[in-house]
Amino acid sequence: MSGVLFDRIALIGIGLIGSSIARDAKALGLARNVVVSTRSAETLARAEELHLGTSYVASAAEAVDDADLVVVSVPVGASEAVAQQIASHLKPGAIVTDVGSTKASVIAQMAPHMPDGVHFIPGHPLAGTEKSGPDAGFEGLFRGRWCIFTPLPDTDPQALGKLKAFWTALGSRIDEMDPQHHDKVLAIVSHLPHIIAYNIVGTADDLETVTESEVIKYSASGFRDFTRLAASDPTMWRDVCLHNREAILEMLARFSEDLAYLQRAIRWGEGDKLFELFTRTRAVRRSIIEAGQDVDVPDFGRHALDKK
Ligand SMILES: NC(=O)C1=CN([C@@H]2O[C@H](COP(=O)(O)OP(=O)(O)OC[C@H]3O[C@@H](n4cnc5c(N)ncnc54)[C@H](O)[C@@H]3O)[C@@H](O)[C@H]2O)C=CC1
Ligand SMILES: O=C(O)C(=O)Cc1ccc(O)cc1
Repeated sequence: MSGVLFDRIALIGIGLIGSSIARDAKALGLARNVVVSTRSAETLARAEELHLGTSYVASAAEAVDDADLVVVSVPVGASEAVAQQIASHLKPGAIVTDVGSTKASVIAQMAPHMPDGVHFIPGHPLAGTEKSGPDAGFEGLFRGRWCIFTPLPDTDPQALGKLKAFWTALGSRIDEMDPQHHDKVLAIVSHLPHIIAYNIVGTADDLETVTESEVIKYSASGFRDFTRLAASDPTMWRDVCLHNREAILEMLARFSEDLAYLQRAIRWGEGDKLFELFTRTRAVRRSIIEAGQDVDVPDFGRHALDKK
């Protein structure tokens, strides 16, 4: 038990991320009341069946009434619609945060709607899986994982401290950066890997010479890892691509150049170039492990994922 940090938390969106926050908040006793709201009546009913909150309302506006902390966990493209719905119902002094995978666009969509006296602090937990919906969440998802905040220049330090205390209670490691930098870093470490996965699985699926059953039958673990990422939520990833367009295109351009270098080395039999690159990339993996960052999804979620 970490103790009560907020009297009333409103969770807008109760999919993988929202429901994981709900499960942790309940297990750790971080709030007296957890109000759940989401767009579809079916998902809201499921959240209630799972006892994720203390009350359930269809309207986001009603959910944020009297809330001390509002966590928006919807696909990034829905951020402005949610901000518009909740804006005039937020209580003065409330903290509004989000968990979106892109930050500059979420800020552009939400900040203009936030009333004076409300603390809007964008955030992004670097934790998740390829699953979505309220059943996919689990307790401990954020443990040992980074949560990056991209506060606006005039952010109240006390409100930021309170939000950090919340994520620290969920077990996260906290970092801060500006939104543009966040979007560039995430483009290479998260967005491109997903795009590459969607692409390679799409290519394999299109191959006429390899039947679908062979793709399934002979899929080696490398390909299987790609299929996990490529099974991620289509709405969420469509929105990420559309809302981090510039940074993704910049990283894709560099990626394509480097791929052309690799392609050329293979064509001309330049084994030394291949060997040099593969040696360098192997060192990257070692550094990640040495830094204690090898807790990729399966470390805490594998058994949970395997069950689903
Ligand atoms: N899935 C992942 O691994 C991670 C996702 N994120 C970010 O978290 C956010 C939520 O993602 P997930 O929980 O994975 O998605 P999800 O698909 O599991 O859940 C999304 C929730 O948002 C609701 N929703 C959609 N449009 C809405 C609207 N207009 N108004 C109210 N509710 C709406 C849905 O009903 C659902 O409850 C996204 O912005 C995503 O980029 C961040 C870290 C990891
Ligand atoms: O499933 C995976 O491997 C992920 O990378 C999960 C993930 C998806 C999106 C994010 O913004 C952060 C984490």
